[in-house]
Amino acid sequence: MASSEKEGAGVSAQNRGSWSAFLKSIASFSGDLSSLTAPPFILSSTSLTEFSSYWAEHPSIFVAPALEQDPKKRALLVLKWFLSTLKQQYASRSEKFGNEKKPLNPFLGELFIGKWEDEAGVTELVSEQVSHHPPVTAYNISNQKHGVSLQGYNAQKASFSRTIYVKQIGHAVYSIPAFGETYLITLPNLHIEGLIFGAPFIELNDKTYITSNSGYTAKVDYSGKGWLSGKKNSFVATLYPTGKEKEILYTISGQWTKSFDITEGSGKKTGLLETFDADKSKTTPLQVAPLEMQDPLESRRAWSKVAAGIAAGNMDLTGEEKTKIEVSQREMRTKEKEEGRTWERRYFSLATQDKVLEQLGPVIGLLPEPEKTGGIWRFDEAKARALQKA
Ligand SMILES: CC(C)CCC[C@@H](C)[C@H]1CC[C@H]2[C@@H]3CC=C4C[C@@H](O)CC[C@]4(C)[C@H]3CC[C@]12C
Repeated sequence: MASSEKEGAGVSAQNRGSWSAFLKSIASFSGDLSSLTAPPFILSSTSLTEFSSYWAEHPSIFVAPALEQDPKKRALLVLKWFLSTLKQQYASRSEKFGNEKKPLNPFLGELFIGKWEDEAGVTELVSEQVSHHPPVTAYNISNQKHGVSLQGYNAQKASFSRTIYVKQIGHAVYSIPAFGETYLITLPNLHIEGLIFGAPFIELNDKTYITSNSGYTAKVDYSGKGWLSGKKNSFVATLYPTGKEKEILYTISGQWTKSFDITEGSGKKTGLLETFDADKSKTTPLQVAPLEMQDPLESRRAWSKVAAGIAAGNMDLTGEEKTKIEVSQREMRTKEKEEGRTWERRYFSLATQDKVLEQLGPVIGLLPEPEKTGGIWRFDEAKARALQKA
């Protein structure tokens, strides 16, 4: 952490003024999160394109469904994997709470590429910023050995009342072609807690769903300071045959930051199958090429000077380097317009129709909102193959 702040210690005396000015500005803010101007000490040097990697930091849990023969248990393993990613996605940047920062707003075409190598084999990640207005990140994660892949895209819509509320727009699709299975996954809405203390962290809201063409649906109900347990980051998830919400096959409940119990049936603790400890489950580090080997569009390389500015607490340098990126992006857009073309996405293409969304979307009330994400983005195998040959 390149911050002079102690984790969770709140705002230091020298930053108190800028923080309260920031809080006041939130109260009257409307619009896009990327245009929110936050004080320097709350800026992160990590770009949102990197966040796609949170989906597979436990590669063995990610591929586990492919090794299960029973479709019902496969659906349970997909749910378990999804729940196991929450801690990485929403709390890993503020381990002791109160250390969430404002990520870098990716430029169009920005890439984040990496792989995990462990007992699950090789799991590969490509993440690409496919839209800048509105900001949309798309990703594909695949493990060839086990024949599992995940793809998706997401955007955020913010609203402000007392604190920052974030609605996630987009979805993810998990597939196991060997079983002909596709799982459609929705993304949780969230809000920021601890802002007035200068110690921001995320709490999840509402519900999300995972539904599959094998006939199972999971519902996850998030409740901060849980109404059952009184603890933060609580949830209750149930898995049932699609359309039969009352016929609960499995229940998972607990805290996504700590541990949760996987039980049979409606979860009266009788049929405890497993307790998953999110605190103790080890993650596999993502491998990313060294900066000098990276493509100029790769996130860490492209933002390296900005990151150095932030690390040094040098806001003039940070600003100058950010402006350089913005100016060159603007010039590219102007040139494209003049030449009557658009920026060619490297790994993703727009889909006009999408079978998965058409089939599974209605089951869980997921509407494609192409106007909010610049269209429906899908991983383009042909593009990826051509790149591999080149
Ligand atoms: C911390 C305060 C002061 C500034 C607000 C920063 C906002 C822009 C940050 C804080 C937490 C961030 C979210 C944290 C985790 C995820 C999950 C990931 O899969 C998609 C992006 C998403 C949804 C982030 C979007 C941007 C976000 C909402």
